[in-house]
Amino acid sequence: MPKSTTTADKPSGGLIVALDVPTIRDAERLAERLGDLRPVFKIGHQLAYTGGLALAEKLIRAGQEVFLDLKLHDIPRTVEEGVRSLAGFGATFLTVHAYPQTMRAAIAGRGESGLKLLAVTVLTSMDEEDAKAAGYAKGVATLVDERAADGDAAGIDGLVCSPMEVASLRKLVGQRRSLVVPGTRPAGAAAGDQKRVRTPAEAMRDGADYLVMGRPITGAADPVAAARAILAEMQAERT
Ligand SMILES: O=C(O)c1cc(=O)[nH]c(=O)n1[C@@H]1O[C@H](COP(=O)(O)O)[C@@H](O)[C@H]1O
Repeated sequence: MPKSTTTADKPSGGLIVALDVPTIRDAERLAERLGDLRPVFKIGHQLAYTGGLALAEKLIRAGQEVFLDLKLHDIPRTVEEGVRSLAGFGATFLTVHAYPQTMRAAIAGRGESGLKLLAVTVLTSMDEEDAKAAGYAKGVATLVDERAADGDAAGIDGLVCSPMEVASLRKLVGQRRSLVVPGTRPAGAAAGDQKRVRTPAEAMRDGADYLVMGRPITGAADPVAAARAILAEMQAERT
């Protein structure tokens, strides 16, 4: 039987820093500066194809937690074998898209390893119009709810959603699944291409476990101070 998260082994939550920067050297510098704050470091498409997996191994060897954000979606065999190839890598998290077939294949591929699988419901860069343009007649909120229910039924460890949907997904999955939330912005920060945006405090208040933050930290004049401010905002809602 493939391993499935129980409430007892649900990760504790915290800040995930997206290392979306142009070079490995830039990412290493950021990780060195932010390492003492013990965030999870997320390596996505920008770095993964230019040496990011080697950096991920290095960070893991140094005792840091790593999230491989590869957002897998393919035919089941390809997903299953892809996840199997990564199962022993030592990363904490890996993303797949929240399609039932894809999630089931990823869970089979992860086997008995401790790799936690996160399913991306609807990208935080999409609003109602974008969803319609992509062929989804249902509203975004319905689509997120349905994909989350599919993920829960499949036994996925966590769901990636926007801060707008945290409250409704927390009701849906209770404490069984981690809720991992990109698309938050501190008051006054630029949204960039994020469309379903709220503040870190609002997401935490609604029940987020992890916040994923890139540009407001990586693009700040002082990334350590920016990360500390986000952590303080998160902490204030937890106590
Ligand atoms: O899977 C993700 O992490 C993800 C899902 C999603 O729906 N939206 C989203 O922004 N992300 C990631 O979260 C990070 C957000 O970065 P910033 O917008 O710079 O804070 C990026 O690395 C995205 O790839």
